[in-house]
Amino acid sequence: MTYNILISDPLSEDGIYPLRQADGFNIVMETNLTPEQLGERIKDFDALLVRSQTQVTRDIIEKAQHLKIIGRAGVGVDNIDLEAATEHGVIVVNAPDGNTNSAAEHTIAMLMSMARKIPQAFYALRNQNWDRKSYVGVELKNKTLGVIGLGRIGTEVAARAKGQRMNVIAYDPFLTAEKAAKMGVDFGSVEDVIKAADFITVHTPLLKETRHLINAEAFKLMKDGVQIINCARGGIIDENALYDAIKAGKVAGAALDVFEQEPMVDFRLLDLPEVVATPHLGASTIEAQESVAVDVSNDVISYFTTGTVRNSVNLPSVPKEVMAKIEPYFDLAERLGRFLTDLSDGTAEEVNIQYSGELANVEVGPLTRNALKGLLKRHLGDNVNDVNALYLANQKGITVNESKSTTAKGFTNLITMEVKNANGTRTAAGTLLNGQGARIVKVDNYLVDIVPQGHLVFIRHNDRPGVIGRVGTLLGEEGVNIATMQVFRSNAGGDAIMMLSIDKVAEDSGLAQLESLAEIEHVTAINM
Ligand SMILES: NC(=O)C1=CN([C@@H]2O[C@H](COP(=O)(O)OP(=O)(O)OC[C@H]3O[C@@H](n4cnc5c(N)ncnc54)[C@H](O)[C@@H]3O)[C@@H](O)[C@H]2O)C=CC1
Ligand SMILES: O=C(O)CCC(=O)C(=O)O
Repeated sequence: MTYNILISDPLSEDGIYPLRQADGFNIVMETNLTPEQLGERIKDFDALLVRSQTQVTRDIIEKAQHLKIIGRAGVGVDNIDLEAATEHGVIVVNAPDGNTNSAAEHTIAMLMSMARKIPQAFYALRNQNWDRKSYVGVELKNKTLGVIGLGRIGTEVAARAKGQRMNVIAYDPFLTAEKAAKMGVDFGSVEDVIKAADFITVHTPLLKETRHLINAEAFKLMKDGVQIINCARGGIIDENALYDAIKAGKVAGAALDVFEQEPMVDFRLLDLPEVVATPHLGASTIEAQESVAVDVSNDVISYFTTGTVRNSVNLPSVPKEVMAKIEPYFDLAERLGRFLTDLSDGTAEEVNIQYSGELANVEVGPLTRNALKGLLKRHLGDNVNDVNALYLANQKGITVNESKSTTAKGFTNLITMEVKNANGTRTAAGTLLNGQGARIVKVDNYLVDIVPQGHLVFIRHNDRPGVIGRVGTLLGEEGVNIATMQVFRSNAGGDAIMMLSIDKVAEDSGLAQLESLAEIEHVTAINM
């Protein structure tokens, strides 16, 4: 099997080396595609690798017929429609760590360039203008840097600013007094930060809550002569409000690497002598580009070879050691889902999954998604996968509940899945038997021992002499060979179930004939 990978933004050749070396990948690099061209090209590809330039819109995702994974060689995924990707079962991965250092260094470079007016002075000098009066700067030492967003990059910037003997005050929703003390920074609300700072730098993602976080109102609260940096995302600072604040003399400097529209179309801000700018170069170093491209390449390889990834943006990430514990159960969970789809007659309305034993102590979200994938696959085919299984279940109005119990009724681990619909509730529980693979050990109230594979026939009947023989004869007449047969009963002469595994898919006519037998209440074919 060969997977087709489209790289639509310039990615480091050294970074994609792992992908070029791996077997089974056909790599095509085509940059500067228009949206229309990308919409056409994407139809042939299993994976798309981008930086920040390619806009992976809903339209592009809907046109992609084979797309399984989008790799963003960088942090911000605001150029990818995550909702559309999730709906279409496309996993999105990014490279969150690879460019942290470069982005932090660029921020410090911008801070210093702005404070000392280096680009402006260079520009004058280049025009053969030896001007030493217009470019008097300010020192950083003993000034306060306000950091909004103390994640990976914000934290690195804060540490470097302390190296410049600056005081740092920060706001981040996850910042605690303990963490702040450990880093040697003060902390407060956004308002506290912007009121106290001589320099302000933002390092948040662009979200609904952070869009125009720095707006006209915020500028009013700032110190006169404040200087401001944005090396995160255009739009966190309201560019019109920034323009007005500079013109009014409130803001003495702005250093911008990112813009509300990229590539930039409105150059008004750059006419102001207080502004220094770069065209989104925060991550543009040889090291960062290699590192982010290696990270996404490895995730793409891992996805197509093992089905797992490290840095998914639209799936909760699961630590490696947890993944090692739950991965062996993926197949069992999916088989339970498949088993119950056939067993339960009607559309599922509620699914309850209980994880017992050792599984009670780990993150089980991926198992639930596999179980739902199994449940939905019969009707949705390959349109369902572990990325969109929960989304599709919710979209179809199925309530999904997870629960855990540390006791597993004699098993090391047990997954019990219950599917409720208008016709009632069906239950199946499964485990992994040491060295013997998956087993279904309970169906409704019956303790069973079923290998969930191949073609099964589930028969609900009355415990009467001769039933087993009649079932065997009838199926034999239909040319159906019974591989295994197990019978379980609640009590002698009472309700009973029979589970057959047969060598081929049972014809409907054969099953209908079984149902015509007086002792048989119901027959269900289950194809695993
Ligand atoms: N200019 C460039 O080339 C680059 C830009 N970036 C951008 O830098 C930004 C930060 O990246 P990382 O530090 O890696 O991300 P991160 O996820 O480690 O940190 C973001 C932080 O922002 C915080 N945050 C979220 N909402 C907030 C709010 N309303 N107020 C204050 N803090 C808030 C989060 O709690 C988190 O700690 C991202 O937007 C990323 O896309 C990243 C790399 C290069
Ligand atoms: O790909 C790039 O150069 C942009 C990096 C960036 O903005 C990010 O990683 O969020």
